[in-house]
Amino acid sequence: MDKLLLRGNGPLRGELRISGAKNAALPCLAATLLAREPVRLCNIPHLRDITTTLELLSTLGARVLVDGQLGIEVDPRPVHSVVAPYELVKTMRASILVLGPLLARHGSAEVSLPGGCAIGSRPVSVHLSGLQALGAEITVEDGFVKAQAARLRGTRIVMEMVSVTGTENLLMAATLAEGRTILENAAREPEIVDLARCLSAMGARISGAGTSVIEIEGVAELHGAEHSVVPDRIETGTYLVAAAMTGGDICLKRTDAGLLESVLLKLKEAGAEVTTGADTIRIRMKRRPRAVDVRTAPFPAFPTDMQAQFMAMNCIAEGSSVVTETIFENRFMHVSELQRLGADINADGKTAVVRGVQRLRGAPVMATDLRASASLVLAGLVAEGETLIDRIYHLDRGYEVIEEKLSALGADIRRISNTRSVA
Ligand SMILES: CC(=O)N[C@H]1[C@@H](OP(=O)(O)OP(=O)(O)OC[C@H]2O[C@@H](n3ccc(=O)[nH]c3=O)[C@H](O)[C@@H]2O)O[C@H](CO)[C@@H](O)[C@@H]1O
Ligand SMILES: C=C(OP(=O)(O)O)C(=O)O
Repeated sequence: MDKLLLRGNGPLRGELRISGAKNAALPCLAATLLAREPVRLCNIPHLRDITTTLELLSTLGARVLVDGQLGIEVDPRPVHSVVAPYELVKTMRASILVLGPLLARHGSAEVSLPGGCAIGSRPVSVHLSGLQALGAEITVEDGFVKAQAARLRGTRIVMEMVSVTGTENLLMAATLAEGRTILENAAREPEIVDLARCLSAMGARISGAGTSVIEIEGVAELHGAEHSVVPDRIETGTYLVAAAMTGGDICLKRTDAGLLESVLLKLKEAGAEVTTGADTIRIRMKRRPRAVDVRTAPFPAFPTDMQAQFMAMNCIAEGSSVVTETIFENRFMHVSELQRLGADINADGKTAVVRGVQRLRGAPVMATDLRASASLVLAGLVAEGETLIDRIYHLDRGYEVIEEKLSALGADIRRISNTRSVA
């Protein structure tokens, strides 16, 4: 199992290209199952979750062609199976996203209940009740969601809670339903807008994506298309925090400041100078970060996927802060690991009080989920001495070549590969 070894060594400096968004690429890949022709996706990041999704699409029968560095063409015409098996689905939450497309396009689907980051119970009731409202018969048996419908029928659905992948699944399913579907209380994340753009390029008729009411006029079929996925706002935010924590000066390219306004506001509150261009963000930090309170909530509020990174920054900030996690009930697993590095954090329920310390000290720590892992990398960048992070397979789910990108900015970080599995 690979590990990361870091030594805190001062400010990050330089330029970096941001990858395409994992959480946009995954639904777009699932959406290819809806088409009658090949769909080409560009700006796809090299990540373990993407590889898993491509394996899943191949298992269903789709022909997957990886062209060049960042392009992937999926030909859904040879799809012959509607079963998404446990072995593939267990590692990745987003695999539930094939449910809506398979059902809408093939009339049935069997998808193992998904895994993913262990940050809470993460039910899929919003997905299932929405598909039922569209006319599907759904049962959950032997760990599989089994769904059937000759043709879905458009209807008005008020989602019981704001769910990102729930909105995406219903949006995809509704594109091929008969008549109009109105999704109310929809999630407004940029990745949903991106998915709607991809589906529209395939011939879907969608309005309102990015607002809480999305209208979809069902069509008989979707055709081939080409779509480039949005930049990864969470990767962007993670590198911005890295620069802020190390007192650095970096410029991120091929990103979009409009996707992470709440994060940029918090960085400015912490004392960073942030300058944005058409597809660039430059951050300069000339002081010790000021502690900032953070409260996670659905977009456009502060993202839960940036909570752990800001907690890491608050650990070395001037003053105290309160970090409140309102989305997931178990997303403070980084607290005990940050404490091993000398952080002063008191977590109780959904709130953590962080008192900034002058310095962290390196220690062996364990990654527990994707963004928790990122927070440990950030802490390792400023800790005195060596930080050794174990179980970084979580990190590989969501960050493309993180050690190469940070090294290019001057960080002392290297991957220690161990071919012997310690399971
Ligand atoms: C692949 C992907 O895009 N993952 C993102 C997506 O996850 P995901 O789509 O799984 O997250 P949701 O938006 O569905 O979850 C939000 C909250 O609603 C709850 N809930 C959700 C569905 C449901 O049927 N019942 C229910 O109770 C969840 O347990 C959670 O407490 O959005 C999260 C919230 O921004 C992000 O952290 C994840 O990175
Ligand atoms: C929680 C995340 O991923 P997933 O929903 O795929 O588990 C994430 O991207 O931070």
